[in-house]
Parts: sequence; structure tokens; C-alpha cells
Amino acid sequence: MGARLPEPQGQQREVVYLRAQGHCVALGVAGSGKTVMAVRRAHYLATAPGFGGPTLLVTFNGALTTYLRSIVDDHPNITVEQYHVLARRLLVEQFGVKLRICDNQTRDKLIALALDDVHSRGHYKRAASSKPVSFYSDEFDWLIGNAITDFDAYINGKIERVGRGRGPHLRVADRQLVCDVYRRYQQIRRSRGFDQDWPGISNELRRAVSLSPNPAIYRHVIIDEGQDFSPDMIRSLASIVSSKGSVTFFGDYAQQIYGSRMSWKSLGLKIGGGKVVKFDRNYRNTRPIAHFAKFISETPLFSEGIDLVEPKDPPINGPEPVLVRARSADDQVAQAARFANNLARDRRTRLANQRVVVLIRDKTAEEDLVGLLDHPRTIRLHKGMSKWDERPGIFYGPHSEARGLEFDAVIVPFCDDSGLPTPSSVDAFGLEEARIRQARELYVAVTRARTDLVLIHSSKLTRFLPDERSGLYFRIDP
Ligand SMILES: Nc1ncnc2c1ncn2[C@@H]1O[C@H](COP(=O)(O)OP(=O)(O)OP(=O)(O)O)[C@@H](O)[C@H]1O
Repeated sequence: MGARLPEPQGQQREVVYLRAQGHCVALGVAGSGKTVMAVRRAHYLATAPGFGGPTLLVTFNGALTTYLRSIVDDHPNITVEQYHVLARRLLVEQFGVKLRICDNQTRDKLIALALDDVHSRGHYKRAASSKPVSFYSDEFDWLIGNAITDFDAYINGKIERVGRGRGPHLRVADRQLVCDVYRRYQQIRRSRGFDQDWPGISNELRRAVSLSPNPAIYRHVIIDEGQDFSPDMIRSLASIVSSKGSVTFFGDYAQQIYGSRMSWKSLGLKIGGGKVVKFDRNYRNTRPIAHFAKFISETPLFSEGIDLVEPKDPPINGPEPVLVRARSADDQVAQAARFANNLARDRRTRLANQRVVVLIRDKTAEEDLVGLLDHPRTIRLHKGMSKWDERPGIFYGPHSEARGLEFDAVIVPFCDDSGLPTPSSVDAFGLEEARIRQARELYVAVTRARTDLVLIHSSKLTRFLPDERSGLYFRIDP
């Protein structure tokens, strides 16, 4: 199998060749081999004599799914799929349920309409009434992701709402408002002919499974980047596994950016003997990059309420991360392009054989960047990537699409304190939660780098990165 996949070592072996019945969890630091071992385990469970059988390898992120497909050997027993695509396919093919699903942009528009409707009734003058659509969308995702149907328990605070930091939680009247907007949104959505939205698809899958006399579709399910899945998604996956089969969950809560943090218990996985295997060795990053990432993970509240694995020092040394102070926002893009063009070449041979990524949030800046890249191969990272490109080149795209991936060099412009967390994130999640999410986004970005890491800012550096006294990087001023 996968000649390019490394041999499992230490704790990795424990998980790859673990018993093939029941639920198992492997939590690991960034770069600890979760993805490659998920692939190895898929192969083992699909082909092992006696208990091998149809095996699903599933993840949340589109680009990662494409990458996984590129490293899994073709085998009739192995399916690699992105969760939402899988859920819709199973609903149609296995359970005969065909749904018209509302895309996320339309969903936001319909939530805005529902909010206007509820406001126009004028009953509420609550803090939440001034919140943006993204706040409601996130709150709905949490309700759906935890399959909460008892709104009274939510309104009265009997259900613990994790994932909104420690700040003041919503008051009863605000939660009542959320539920009213939610119900109105559902009415409007149905009136427009949509049966469901994407976050709700796990609820549909579980419903279909509960009505089916024979719901076991896979013998084994392996979940990669499990921290991104809602409890309901995980339960839906556990429900399509045969009673003789297994669920293996690979995850890293330090990388959980989106959705709500889950309490470990709420996942609904029954782990035999309570055993969670921990991967603490980072095989990807050099020591200076791992130290830099560790600083970010020590941001206040970063690890609160999550199961964080303490990383061991990686053995490999390398260049220090570089912090560049640019002259302006435009200059940040120019510097990002300059570093990308340079780092795409091997230091010694100058051959253009490196894989570099520029992680950029803003669409306009992205267009400006592309105009400045001087490389025959520039590739945009996006959800719908159908083919994984293994060759050297300069990749660019949003932070969210780099999850699970790795590059020789990572370049992150716009590390200014004034812009992070973004005002829209603060509006949606509140300052504390927005800060936690921001720190995690930077942590994920930094840990994508094998050898080189460049961070750029033009005003005061973001508080989530180490300051100059830390000695954790090399500074370049214009
Ligand atoms: N046992 C091993 N020996 C050598 N290299 C390894 C080993 N395990 C993993 N690696 C390498 O380490 C790198 C990181 O592996 P992988 O992407 O699977 O980590 P991960 O835990 O999924 O990371 P992340 O969660 O940060 O995306 C890869 O280049 C992989 O080939």
C-alpha cells in the first residue's frame, strides 16, 4: 500500500492495528501523523482477513478529502468522502430520501428575513436583537449539531452551551429570541421549497437510520480531523456502522476553529476502558516552528475545556520563523509574494521544487497577490478541489482550506493586532470566543509549515504571536 506513507511508530502502531470492534479515539498534536495513520488504518480494516470489510474514511474539509484520495490506494472496500457529500449520497442511495438543500448563502439570507420578521413584531428589546446573522447562524449550528429539540431546556439554560467562551452567557430572553428566529427561519426555508440546510443533514441521516430496519452500511468508519465534526455528525456516523465493526476518531482539539467545542462525553463514542491514545510526537514541524506554535497554544483560554495533548520537542532543527514588518497593507501583499517567489526555490539548488502556501483571508488581497506571483504553477486552495496537486508550486487561499495539509513554507500576511480577531467574528461570537478561534486559526496556519514560516504585519503585531523579547523568531524590518 501507499509506498509514500511512513511506517507507524510507537503510539501510532497501537491505533493502526487496534482491535476492529467498538470505538477508539486517537488525539494528537499537529503533525503527529493522524492523517497518514487514518489512511493506514483504513487500509488495515478494509483488507484484514476475518474482520475486513467496507470501510469509510471521512473528513470535514473538501481540500483534505481530495488530498486523502490522492494517498489512499484504490481498493473496492475503501470509500473516502467529505461528510456532507456522504450524508446526502447515503440519504438518496440507501434510504431513498431526496432532499432539496438550502446552500449556506441562501441560508444566511433567509435567517436575515426571519430576524427582520421577528423584530418587526417588536416584542424584543434584548441584547441579541442587535446581533448579526452570523451570530444566529452559529447558534443554530450549535442547536442542530447537538440535536437539541427541547427548546425549553435550552431557553432555561438547563443545557450547557459550550463554545461561547467564559464570557456572559445569553440571558433567557435572548435565548427565547434565538428560538423564535430559528422557528421563523425554518418556516421561511420550507416555504421556499428547501427541506433542509447543510448543517441539518446529520439530523436527517440519523432520522433515516432510526427508521431503517438495516442501517449498517459500513463495517468500519474512520474520522479524520474529528474535532471539526458536531456530536450529531459523529453519532450519525456511529449509527451506520455494523455492530461487529468499529469507529476510529482522529482529532486535535487545539485545531478546532469552527463550530462549538464539544464536551468529550457528548460525542456519543463508547471508548472501551476509557482509553484514548495520544500522539505527542510532531513529525512535521522543525523545532523552531513547533516552539512558535506552542507559544500560540499558551494564549489565555486556548486550551480551556478541551483535551490538549502536550507535544514533545521535535528532533529536527531548522531556520527560525521570520517576522516581517511591512510598510502598509499593500506592502504586506507585496512582501508575501516576494517571500513566496523566493521560498518556492530550493535554498541550495535554486530549483523551483518547493511547495509554498500563502494564507490570506481577503479576496481582493488574494487577487493582488496572484498578480505578483512569479511561478509557473499557482494553485488556489478551495472547497471544491477535485484533484490533489502534489507537485511543487505556490498555493494560496483561505486558512480554512489549509487544515490537515502541509507545505514546505507557509506565509501568513495580515498579522496585525487591529484586524484580529476580525470585527465580524467579534460581532458573531463575542470578544472572548472570537479570540480563542483566532488563536486556533493562527495555530493551524503555523503548524502547516515543514521548514519555513513567514508572518507579516504593518502595524502593531497581533497579541496572539510572541513579541520580540521571546527570541522565537528572526525579525525583518523594511
Ligand atoms: N511514523 C512516522 N515516520 C515518519 N514520518 C511520519 C510518521 N508519521 C507521520 N509522519 C509525517 O509527518 C507529517 C504529518 O503527518 P500528518 O499530516 O498525518 O499529521 P496530522 O497529525 O494529521 O497533522 P495535522 O493535524 O496538523 O494536520 C507527514 O509528512 C507524515 O508523512
